Parts: sequence; structure tokens; C-alpha cells
Amino acid sequence: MLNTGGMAQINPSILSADFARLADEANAVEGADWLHVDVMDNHFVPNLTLGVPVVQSLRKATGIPLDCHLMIEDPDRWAPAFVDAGAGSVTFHAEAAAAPVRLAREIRALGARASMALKPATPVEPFEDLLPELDMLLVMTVEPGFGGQAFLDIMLPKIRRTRALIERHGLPMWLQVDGGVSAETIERCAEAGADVFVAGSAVYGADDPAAAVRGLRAAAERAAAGRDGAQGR
Ligand SMILES: O=C(CO)[C@@H](O)[C@H](O)COP(=O)(O)O
Repeated sequence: MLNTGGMAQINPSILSADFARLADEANAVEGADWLHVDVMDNHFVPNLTLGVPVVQSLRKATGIPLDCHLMIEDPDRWAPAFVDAGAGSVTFHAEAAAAPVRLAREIRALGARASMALKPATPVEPFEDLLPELDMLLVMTVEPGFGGQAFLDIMLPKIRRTRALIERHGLPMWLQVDGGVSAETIERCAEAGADVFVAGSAVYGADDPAAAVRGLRAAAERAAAGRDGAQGR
């Protein structure tokens, strides 16, 4: 069952947007649930993007809430600054955080949703006890660092196992997928149990980004309804 009130959430990734027109690009995805902001430091991942000042400016430029994905070392130090800058959700990586429970509690105490991401090779099971501290878990479906990569089908069992853990513990948390999510792959992700979908090139590479958001959401909701029907929900 979707933990998002029956709605699949579509979060366009501005990594695929035109950075010289960021305010216009943010507002070109009307109807999007969140704007996904990829923060990269060229240490945790081999790419360099943007930081706190850009998030502050984006916050003023759009009414769409900001979902900041920190692909950086030392998120324990930096995550609070992204909440202060206006992020409504902050995702840190399990592989980078020194004290993930303390960090999730700090993000929540500052008023944002706390989320943790797993790289493709990082299993979810060692983090089972930590899940109640989180509002969302992000299962990466590509190696983090770049947009436009091919979706890793071998992540589908991990999405299923994560959904099963969430349901076993009765947690209200969301399950996000990020990387290679498109009209071609989103149904598989939704069937596996994801309910929040990050899409960069599939949205910003489309002629009409807002229509692409609507199309992705409809496909995800159809697939989730089929899955719930098959499980008798
Ligand atoms: O975090 C990342 C890449 O590391 C993503 O958010 C990408 O920006 C998604 O782009 P597409 O794969 O959808 O083009």
C-alpha cells in the first residue's frame, strides 16, 4: 500500500535542468510533489553541483517544497544548514553519516523530514532498527553522481525487501527511488513498492515537463493499484 495517501509522488531532479534558468525550470514542473535537489561535493561522488546558497535562492523562487539529496561527505555537519536554507526534506547517505540516528533526530528537530539513502551495493537490512527514525528511505537505482544513467533492474529485490520491512514494522515512512526512473521503468519500481519517484532526464528532457510529471504519476499509480489488488488490499 502507498504510504503517501494513495498518491505516487513525483520529484523532478533539477540536475537535468538548465542551471542558468533555475527559477523558470523549477516552476516548469507544476504539479510536482517536491523538487529534488542533488548536492554533490566531488568527494562522496565524482561530480560537483551546488550548495546552500542555491537552495536558499530556490526556496524563494518556487512554492514547490525542496527535497535535498546530499551526496557529500560529512553530512552530519552540513545537513542542518540545508534545513535552515529551506529544505523540507533532507537525505543523507548511510555510507557517509558518522551518527545517522543523531543526524535524523537533528533534521526532524529543525522541522524537516529526515531521509537516508543507500547506494546500490549497500543493503537495507543492517539499518532495520534505524528505520523508525526516518521519514523516508531512498534506494538508489543507479550509482550516485550523474543523471541520465540506465536504471539498475537488480535493485528491484532491494526495493521489495525494503517495502516488506516498512510494512512489517507498520512505519508511515516513504520509499523513494532515484536513478533511471522513466515511463519505461517507473511501473516496475511502483510494483516493487516504491511510492516516491525522482526523475531527472525523463522530466526535463521532455518537451512538456509538467505533462511528463502527470504521465509518470499516472503510470506509478496504475502499477501500485495492480500490486495492491494482487495482494488483496
Ligand atoms: O541523484 C541522482 C544522480 O546521482 C539523480 O537524482 C539523477 O539526477 C537522476 O537523473 P535521471 O537518472 O532521472 O536522469
